[in-house]
Amino acid sequence: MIHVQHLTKTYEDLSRGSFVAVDRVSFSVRPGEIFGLLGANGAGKTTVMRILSTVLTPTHGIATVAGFDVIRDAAEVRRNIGFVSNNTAIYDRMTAWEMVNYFGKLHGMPKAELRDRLETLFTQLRMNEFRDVPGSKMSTGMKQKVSIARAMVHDPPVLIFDEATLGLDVLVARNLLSVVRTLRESGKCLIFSTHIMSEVERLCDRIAIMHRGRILDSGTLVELRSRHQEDDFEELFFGLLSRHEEAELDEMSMIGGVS
Ligand SMILES: Nc1ncnc2c1ncn2[C@@H]1O[C@H](COP(=O)(O)OP(=O)(O)OP(=O)(O)O)[C@@H](O)[C@H]1O
Repeated sequence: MIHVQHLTKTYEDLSRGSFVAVDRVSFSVRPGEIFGLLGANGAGKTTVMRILSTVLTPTHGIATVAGFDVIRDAAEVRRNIGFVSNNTAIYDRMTAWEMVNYFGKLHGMPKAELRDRLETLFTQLRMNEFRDVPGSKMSTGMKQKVSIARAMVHDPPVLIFDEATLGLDVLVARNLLSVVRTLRESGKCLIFSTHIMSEVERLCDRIAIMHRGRILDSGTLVELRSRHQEDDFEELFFGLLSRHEEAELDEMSMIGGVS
C-alpha cells in the first residue's frame, strides 16, 4: 500500500545551508497494519509524512501510495489518503456535522452517499452526541474526532497520523489509539508518527526508529528486542541513538585524520 524507497529530502536553509532532513529512507506498509515512525524532535518524521501526503516533493527517491506515485499521480494519492495531525483547523462557526460534510463535498462525494457515510462515521467514532456542536464549543477530544472524521470521510485505504496525540490529555489520546486499532481491524493501512515510545510499543505492528533523517533500524517489537538483546524499549531506543552518534563521531574524526 505504501512503498518508500531511498527517500531523501534536502531543505535549503538560510542558516544551515543545504540540510538533509530525510536521508535515504526506505519502508513499506501493508493493508491492515500500523506502521510506527518513532523519533525525537527534528528526526524527519513530519517531512516523510508530508511527502506521502503530496504537500512536499522529495529531492530523491520514490514514494508510492496505493500504487500511485506522489509526484506523478499526486491527485490520485490524495484521493487514497487521509491525513490527521494535531493542528487541523476546526472552524468555530461550523458544527461537527457541517465540517465533515463540507470536506466530503470537497472530495466530490454525491449528496446521498455523503449523508450515509456521515451517519456511519458519526456512529463509528461516537460523535452523535456532539454532531450539532459548533467548533467554538468543542473540547479537544471532540475536535480531534472531527479531524479524524474529516480525514476519513472519503473512505481512503491509507491513513496518516502525524504526531496526532500531541497535546491531548491521557484519556483523549487513549481514545484516539483505540480508534486507530479499530481502523486496522477494518483493513486500513496506517502510518503513525510519534516521539512517545509507549504509543508505538502498544499500538504498532512494525516500527522504524528515525534519527537525524535516517532509519536506524526497523521491524516488529519482537524482532527489534531480539536483534538488540534488550527488552526495555526505552533502553533499546537510546542505545541505538548513542551508537549511531558514536559511529558518526568516529567517521568525522577519520575524515579529519585523513585530510
Ligand atoms: N521548511 C524547512 N526548511 C528548513 N528546514 C526544515 C524545514 N522543515 C523542517 N526542517 C528541518 O528538518 C528537520 C526534520 O524536521 P521534521 O519536522 O520533519 O522532523 P520531526 O521528526 O517531525 O520533528 P518534530 O517532531 O519536531 O516535528 C528538522 O531539523 C527541521 O528543523
